Amino acid sequence: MKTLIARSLKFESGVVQVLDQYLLPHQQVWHECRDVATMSELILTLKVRGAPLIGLAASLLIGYLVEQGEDKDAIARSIDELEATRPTAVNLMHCMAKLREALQAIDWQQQVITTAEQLFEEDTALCDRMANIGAELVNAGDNILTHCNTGALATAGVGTALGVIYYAAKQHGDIHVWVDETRPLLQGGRLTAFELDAWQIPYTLICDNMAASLMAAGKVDKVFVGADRIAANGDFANKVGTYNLAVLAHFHNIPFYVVAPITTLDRSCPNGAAIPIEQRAKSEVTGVSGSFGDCQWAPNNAEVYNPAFDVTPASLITGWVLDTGLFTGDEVALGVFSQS
Ligand SMILES: CSC[C@H]1O[C@H](OP(=O)(O)O)[C@H](O)[C@@H]1O
Repeated sequence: MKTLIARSLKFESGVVQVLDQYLLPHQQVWHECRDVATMSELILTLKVRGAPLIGLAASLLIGYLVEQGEDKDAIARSIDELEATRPTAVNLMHCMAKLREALQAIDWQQQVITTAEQLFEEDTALCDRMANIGAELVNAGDNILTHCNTGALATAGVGTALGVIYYAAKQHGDIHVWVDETRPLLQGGRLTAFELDAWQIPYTLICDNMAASLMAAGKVDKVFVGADRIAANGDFANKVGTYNLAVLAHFHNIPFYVVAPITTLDRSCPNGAAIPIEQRAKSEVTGVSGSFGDCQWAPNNAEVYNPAFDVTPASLITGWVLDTGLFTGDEVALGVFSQS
């Protein structure tokens, strides 16, 4: 496979390497990955995370295993195992489906490797197109609220929603960003803050429960978020807390945009109720562990509800920014996402 370099994922020196996003922002540690078990652990523990990036990391590993001489049946099993790691982000399923198609070719080894490379390079272009389309929606001086992390760390390019913010800031210069810390794993407070620092874009970090009062005070002009899966009717799943923001934005008449590549659209999923929502460990809510400390604040016997995502209905969305264009509620209601 060719050398492929992105902010948190690369194929270099003949091996897949991932930046450990669980240790950011205070430690930048790269891990080499040579097998399915290691990649599965990296994805399950969100060392590798972000809907597009999960699919790309898994794809590069499959390409690596083909180069290492694994046989066709072993590759098929590896694809199945990686696809089963996290159920909500459909980009992973999209990438694995493309690799399964390549596996049917006579020259399947070369086709799988080429497909893995193309998926990676395609994502860079998808991000660029989303960022350009979305930046047109931003005005000079806007205060934009965003949730979780949707930047270069989560893609092979500049990101989805955060890519829009990056391009808008380059165009207008005076954009300010309200960054939801995004409980429980703090992707906003750790990763989006890290990326905005690197891009020198002014931001203010807030707890998730502060968005409502900011909107009531007229301090939020627009909301841009990413997506893990968009259903055919325009409902979408994204990091838990996104639905909160959509309801609040609707109440306060604030434009609410979802930004995602076409690889996040699942035409086979009729609506948000059909999107599988990943349930995660109790320990993520009862305390913290790892690079940002080790402490448990909740009682040992606390019952915990920890869905990694929630679903926002299409009725609350102002516009869908895909790499293929900006789509309105009327277009989505007419089934634009159902057509191939
Ligand atoms: C462009 S990343 C899309 C999406 O993925 C994130 O989830 P996670 O951090 O659990 O991988 C978050 O929902 C982002 O909006």
